[in-house]
Amino acid sequence: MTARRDVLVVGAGPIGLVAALLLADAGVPTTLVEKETEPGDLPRAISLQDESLRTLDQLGVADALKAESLLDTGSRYFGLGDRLLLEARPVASRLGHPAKTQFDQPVLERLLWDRAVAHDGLEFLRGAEATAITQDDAGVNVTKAVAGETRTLTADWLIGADGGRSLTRRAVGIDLVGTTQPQRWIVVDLLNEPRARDPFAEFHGDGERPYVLVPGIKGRLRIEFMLFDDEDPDAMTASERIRELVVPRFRAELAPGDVRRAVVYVAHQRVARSYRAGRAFLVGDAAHLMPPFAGQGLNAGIRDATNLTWKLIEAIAGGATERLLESYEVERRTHGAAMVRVSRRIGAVVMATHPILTRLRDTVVRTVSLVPRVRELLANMRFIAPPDYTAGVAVECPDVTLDGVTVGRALSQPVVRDTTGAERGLDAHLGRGWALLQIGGPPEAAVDAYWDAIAAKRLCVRAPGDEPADGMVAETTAVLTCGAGSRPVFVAVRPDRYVAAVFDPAHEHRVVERLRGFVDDRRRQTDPSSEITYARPSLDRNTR
Ligand SMILES: O=C(O)CCc1cccc(O)c1
Repeated sequence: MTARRDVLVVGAGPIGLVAALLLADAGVPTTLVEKETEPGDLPRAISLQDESLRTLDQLGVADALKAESLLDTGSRYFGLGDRLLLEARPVASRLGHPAKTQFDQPVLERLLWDRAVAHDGLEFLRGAEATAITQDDAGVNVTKAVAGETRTLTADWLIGADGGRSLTRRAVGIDLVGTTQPQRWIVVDLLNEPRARDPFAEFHGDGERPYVLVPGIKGRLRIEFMLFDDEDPDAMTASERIRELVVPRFRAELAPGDVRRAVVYVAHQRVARSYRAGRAFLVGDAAHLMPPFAGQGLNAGIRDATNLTWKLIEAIAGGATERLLESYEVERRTHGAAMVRVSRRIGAVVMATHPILTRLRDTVVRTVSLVPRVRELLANMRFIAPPDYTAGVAVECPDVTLDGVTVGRALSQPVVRDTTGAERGLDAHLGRGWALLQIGGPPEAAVDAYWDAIAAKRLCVRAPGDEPADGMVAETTAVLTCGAGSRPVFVAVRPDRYVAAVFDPAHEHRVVERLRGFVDDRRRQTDPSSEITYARPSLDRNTR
């Protein structure tokens, strides 16, 4: 007998693991198919943003990861003569986690993998290679091979988290559009770094051989060097050559065990023409490939998984309209493509070697930095813009505003005090699904039946100094409440912690009607009182 699961995830790299765990935690019968039998041990990605840590916190792995990471890092850009051109200091984040963290990918993969293995609600098929993928109106079929024996699994939905060479992407006929950089780089990951380094990624465009340094904790240090056209990759990764590159310029000694990996790569700057074909969705590197210079690749993938999974959970619960499913591409492809562009531009600035270009670059950066607004934008890395989902699942009410909250943007995560006096991040009070916050005004018996039907968690957020009663929390510093007046304002928060709407009672009907175009409460079949957004008896493991 063949059992049917709701979602099949192909690929248990970090993005596939995040997607599968988010689904399984919500009670969705999910199968994760991975050809390897152990988690990845290569330190590929190295930068994590606050928003990614927010998702990882929801999965219960953020604290353990933070203990192995260099938190709150900045970036320094150096020009000719190794003179500092620009310093982006660590910035304060609104999301309750450090804005930028240097982490170790194998540590993250191990944490997620172990959680996936232990998860009762997740069927994690290791050592199973997906070899064929088809779909029709009724569902998706993934053929997997284990030790030469093939079997076809069926599901309602498919998530292709199978990397840059994605079988899913090819099988469903989606192109990857863009180019590959002509420059090759060598990435050298070192251990046992003896020097304490400042918590900054350093970009050196010295007009000779551009290089990048990214420190970690526990003696980890990444150094990347650009290769010249006539340099042979094998010769450049030979241990003697690595030693010449590193010693004595970057450290006095290099023992064989100090080099964790040294490989040559070329960066792609490509985006899938579409993020969805029918019942199949692409996430992570299957959907976008970008140079590493903005530290965005893995973060874009975690955003994809966080964005897509709640929409699939709605689909499985029966409430998702076609527009909701389409909004995945509307929201994520736009931002993914923007991250590819900004990564390419930073790369072009760092990789310049022509004497005229490098001099011009340094002059332009110094000159524009004299303009306070530009300096502020550069120093806070605001050229790496966070997502804005106003073109997706968002309803704007121009007459209703709240200083600390913006529709289409991630909700801030202030520290709040609950009735017991405990102080925690707001996310701990929001649950897994939708939330309806009331900011300001007397507690209202809000409002439309819609919110209960979509199982929105209601919470009143009060100003610092207020005593929270049941169903309330009080901020420790005014963030969400800083513009609040005596009249109530409501904030509809999506399951991915993005703000869907800010409204007052007069606009509620309009907001509900518009949101119903994405999530139709009348078709939703979940238990609104349940913390689990979707729950159906899990599949009998023996029938698979
Ligand atoms: O965290 C950062 O800003 C640095 C990311 C980076 C840049 C260049 C190469 C690389 O491997 C990582």
